[in-house]
Amino acid sequence: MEKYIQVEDLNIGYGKTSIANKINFSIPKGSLTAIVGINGIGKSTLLRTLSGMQPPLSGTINLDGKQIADYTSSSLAQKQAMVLTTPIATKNLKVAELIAMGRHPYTNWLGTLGSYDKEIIKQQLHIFSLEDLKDKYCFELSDGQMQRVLIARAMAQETPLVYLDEPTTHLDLSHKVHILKLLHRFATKHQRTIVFTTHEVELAIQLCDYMLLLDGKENAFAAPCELIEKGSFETLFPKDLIQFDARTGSFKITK
Ligand SMILES: Nc1ncnc2c1ncn2[C@@H]1O[C@H](COP(=O)(O)OP(=O)(O)OP(=O)(O)O)[C@@H](O)[C@H]1O
Repeated sequence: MEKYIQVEDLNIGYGKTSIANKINFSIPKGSLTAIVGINGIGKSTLLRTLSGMQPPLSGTINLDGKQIADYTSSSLAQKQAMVLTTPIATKNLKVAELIAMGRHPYTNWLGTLGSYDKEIIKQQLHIFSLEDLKDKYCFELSDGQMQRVLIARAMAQETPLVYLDEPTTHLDLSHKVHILKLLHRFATKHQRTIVFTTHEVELAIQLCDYMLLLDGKENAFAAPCELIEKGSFETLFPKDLIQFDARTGSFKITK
């Protein structure tokens, strides 16, 4: 297994305050990984730390054989794309224009799109079922449509690594499944390494290659079936409220 991202004894937080520590995992190239855990446990903080947006309190993050801190911001931009939950300031662009921004690392200073860039944009519009919306302004879109556009822009960037913070929050169940299946396809077919945070634990169990269960204690990391065998999901939520059924891989309300 080629280790693409290797995290050792990572401690994340703000200033002197540690949010989560003892985080250890290795992710191979071309895999889909979900980071799950209860509200406020540190999923977004971890994603921001992994991407180099904020420094770790201690520990190491190695990306493709090099410490993340040793990358320049421009070499990191060619290596990774990031989709955040924060609203973007560019909603007065049309859908196709926003997706075209994903090609900016490859265009000249005028942002002139070449035929390959245009082909990639067309492909993303098709893959994310956005063809009918391509000439709409982003401010005219629903939250779920906007979420798909932002993921399409990240994919248009064609970076080997993509981080997404809660990419399915605003989507209905069918679109959630559709997006996660697409992400899985990008990982397996195009060898993209994709890491995302989510509250969709049951969908992640079915669709991801690996999961990191941030729980403030063990922070278990493995393939979903391995985590089920180890009983790791049983302690993810308070047992008096929700219990995990290992047979079906789903959660049941405690009655
Ligand atoms: N900029 C910040 N400065 C200080 N503390 C912060 C900052 N951002 C987040 N925190 C704190 O860090 C902790 C983890 O927040 P984070 O957003 O990483 O959690 P999360 O697991 O992504 O939560 P959710 O599921 O609710 O999105 C929380 O206690 C939060 O209050």
